[in-house]
Amino acid sequence: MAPVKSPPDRRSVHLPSGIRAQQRAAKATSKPATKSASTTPSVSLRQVGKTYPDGSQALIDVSLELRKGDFLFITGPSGAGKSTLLKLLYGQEKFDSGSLTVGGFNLANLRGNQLALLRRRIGIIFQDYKLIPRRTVAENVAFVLWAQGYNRKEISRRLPPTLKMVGLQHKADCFPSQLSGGEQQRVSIARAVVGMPPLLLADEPTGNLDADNSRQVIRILKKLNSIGITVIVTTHDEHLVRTSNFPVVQLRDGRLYQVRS
Ligand SMILES: Nc1ncnc2c1ncn2[C@@H]1O[C@H](COP(=O)(O)OP(=O)(O)OP(=O)(O)O)[C@@H](O)[C@H]1O
Repeated sequence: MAPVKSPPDRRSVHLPSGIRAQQRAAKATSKPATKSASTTPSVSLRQVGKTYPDGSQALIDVSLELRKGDFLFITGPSGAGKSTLLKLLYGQEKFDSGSLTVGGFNLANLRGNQLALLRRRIGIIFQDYKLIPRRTVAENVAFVLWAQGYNRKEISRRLPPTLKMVGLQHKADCFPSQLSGGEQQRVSIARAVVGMPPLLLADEPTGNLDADNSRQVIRILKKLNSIGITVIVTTHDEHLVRTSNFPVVQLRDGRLYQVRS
């Protein structure tokens, strides 16, 4: 992929053309944008409980509802249950009590093809990026599309605008070890959204980043949210939460409390 002449503009976020098309269609057909763009619950937890086999009670009676297009911060101290909550949403862990639906999928006993289908509709970002070290930036992002059965032409079409969206088109042929932490996290965002998932889960996405890179990551997440992607972000970073006006809930000892609606 050809390098660009100028460095990416840190203040603007470019959107892939597929996402822009979705955005145009949404504008043409929908009412004025509100925080809750739809009345259909995107994520619904009712009195969910989770205890690990060793007896750790990670979640107790957690109820939460998000609609399509919502943005939610989940804060809370270490061990409060934040990662466990996200793991339940993408079916990595099972819950013991209550009910849980994500994008119309009932997570109770979801497995096999149904679980795979659900996961195709969720983008996930981790604190430690989880990039494949021996693959380039472009290959790391393309891997998702390849695994979903897209052909080479479609992968080539989707890749450049997605890398541009995170300001990394000039790093397409670099390996993760050649990138800064902030750049690696932006690769992982590109990987999470290249398949256009309606739901994006970010588990401490700024946990390893300095203030500048953290703001940049949050700016990209907000931009993705502004085009209708439901976004859930767990974070320890109180400053990041204070400087935004999105809803905030807090987990403490497995229980969920509303902080700001
Ligand atoms: N696989 C596991 N087996 C047993 N207990 C676990 C497991 N994963 C998490 N726990 C326990 O569940 C509780 C919640 O953990 P979780 O990782 O969800 O917290 P967290 O809020 O994400 O913490 P951190 O901010 O440190 O990542 C903790 O008491 C933890 O020890």
